Parts: sequence; structure tokens; C-alpha cells
Amino acid sequence: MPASPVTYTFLGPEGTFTEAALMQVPGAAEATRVPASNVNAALDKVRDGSAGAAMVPIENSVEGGVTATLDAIASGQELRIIREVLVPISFVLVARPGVAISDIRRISTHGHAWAQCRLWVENNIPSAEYVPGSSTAAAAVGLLEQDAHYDAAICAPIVAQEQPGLSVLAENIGDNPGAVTRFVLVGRPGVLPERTGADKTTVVVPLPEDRPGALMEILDQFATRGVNLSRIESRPTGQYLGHYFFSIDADGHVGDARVADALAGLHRISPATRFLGSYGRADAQSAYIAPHTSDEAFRAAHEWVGAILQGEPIPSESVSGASPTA
Ligand SMILES: O=C(O)C(=O)C[C@]1(C(=O)O)C=C[C@@H](O)C=C1
Repeated sequence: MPASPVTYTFLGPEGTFTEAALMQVPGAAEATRVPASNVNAALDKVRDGSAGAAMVPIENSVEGGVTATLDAIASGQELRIIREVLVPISFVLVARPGVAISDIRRISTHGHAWAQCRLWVENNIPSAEYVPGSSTAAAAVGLLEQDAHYDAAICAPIVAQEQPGLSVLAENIGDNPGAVTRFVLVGRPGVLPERTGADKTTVVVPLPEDRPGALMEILDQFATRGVNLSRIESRPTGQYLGHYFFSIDADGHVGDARVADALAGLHRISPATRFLGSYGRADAQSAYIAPHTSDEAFRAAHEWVGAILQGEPIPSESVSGASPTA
């Protein structure tokens, strides 16, 4: 039986970096793709079943976490990250034909794009005012509307190539030539992606209140099991001042004993901890696993405790390192 076709949604419109990320997913180019006007709308389509999965930005190498995504997946109906995708980012400045750089007063783009081009704008159009856009492509396409209230947009080169009504005034205007954005494909909870040996696990951990050292305890769950963290960010829950959750990416898969054990520890400290998924790393880099945190070491340790509970004789090394005692 052929697999049922998946409808994908993404932060649109066509031409966003998010669409470029989605196109890296095998089968997405042939599938139905429905643009959403913001991250929340994309995730709501997954929650209400009108899309099978949504591609959304989560982290940029220059500007850090995409807070709209971090917040939207941290609460509400549970979702799962099933894949990550990396996209190298380069920006162009576009305007309607006939507009020169010296004519530009107001520039629109996505907030993360603005932050990545800030120095270029300061050096080249110092008096330019920023007009927030819902995405880079939405800002560029908006220039073609009669009542556009800005003169230029910052977007991906592909938008300018595909829109005949736009001309490119400057290329490669990002302040960091090696900028990369990480995107995640998000679905509803279901079958976990299989372990690849180079995986990542994302969790949201509300900070227990009025508990000195709670953050240290949370970090300790990973440290003592030899689990490396690749991202940790605090975000306000929005409930009241000083109430935070941590959004954490850890190396490994929940199917790895050390990761499962760390998650169990987190749950004891913060029972509202939310599991957001285990999925293959886009760079396929496997983490170093210290021998005492391997699956085999955990299995042997559980067997040892099990034998103690059963009252069985326990073969073990003597304290002095002499030969086994039984
Ligand atoms: O506006 C877009 O094109 C997006 O896909 C969003 C987004 C982001 O959220 O960071 C993606 C990549 C770039 O870093 C700039 C904007």
C-alpha cells in the first residue's frame, strides 16, 4: 500500500528560508505545501490535523533562538520534533525598479534577518528605519503592493530571482558570511524517529519555584550521565515576572540509556518537563560516549542492582582490585 501523502506547512509565503528548509525533506518537493503566515499558525495546522507536519525556524547562528517557535512548542497541545535541517543564510536588499539606495527611508524584513544585517544597514543606509515583517519573503512581496509603507526589503536571493517586479540593490549583506539557521520539522506525537547514533533530544523544563539550586540540579541530570548540551535557553512562561522555563537540546536519543536516565531525573525534579522529541542531527556528528555512560554500562549496573534485590551472590571486583570474590 503506498504511504499516505503528507501535507506540509511552513512559515511562508513562498521564498522564505523556511521553505528552502522544507525542500530538503525527502518527498516534500512533490507533496502539498501550505504556507502559513506565522509560526503559531503553522503549528496550529499540525495540531488541528490540517497538516501532517510543519517546518519552522528554531535557532540562528548569529541571533540565537527563535523565540516565537521556542514558546509555541513549549505549551499547548503536545507536538514532536521529528527532524532538523540546516540552511546557510545569505541576504539581498531589494526594492522596486528605479529605487536607488539613496532613496531608501524604511526597510522591512523578519526580525532575525534585520539582526543579521544590522551593521551593513548602519554602514550603508544609516538613517533607515526598520519595519517588522512576518518573514523575509512576506516583506519582499509586500513591496509590490500599491500601499507598501516601506521602500526596500531584506530577503533570500531566490525571492528576487522569482519576482520580476523586484530589483536587487545589494547582495550578501549579512554581517556574518557563515550564518546558518536551524529549522525543525514538527508533527503530532506518534512513532519516535529511530536512533541514528547521531541524535539530539529536545526538552522543555519549567524551573521549580522557590528551590535554591534548581538550575544546578537540572544541569546535573545531564552532566552525571555524560550527556552534552548543545543549546540551553531560558524563556519567561508569561505567567508572572520571574517565572521561567528552560528549552534544552541534548546530544543523544531517548532510546540511549544515559539520555532516558537523565530525562527520568528531570521529571523527578520538574514533573511538568515536556519531551519535544529525539531526532537525527542534521550534521550527523555522533557524540563522545564515556564508557561508564554507555548502554552496556547502564545494563550491567541495573543487572547488578537486580541481583542484589534478588539476594543472589554478586560477582564483583574486590575493593583492592584482586580477583573476583564469587
Ligand atoms: O523569514 C524567513 O525567510 C524565515 O524563514 C525566518 C527566518 C528566522 O526566523 O530566522 C529564517 C532564517 C533567517 O535567519 C531569517 C528569518
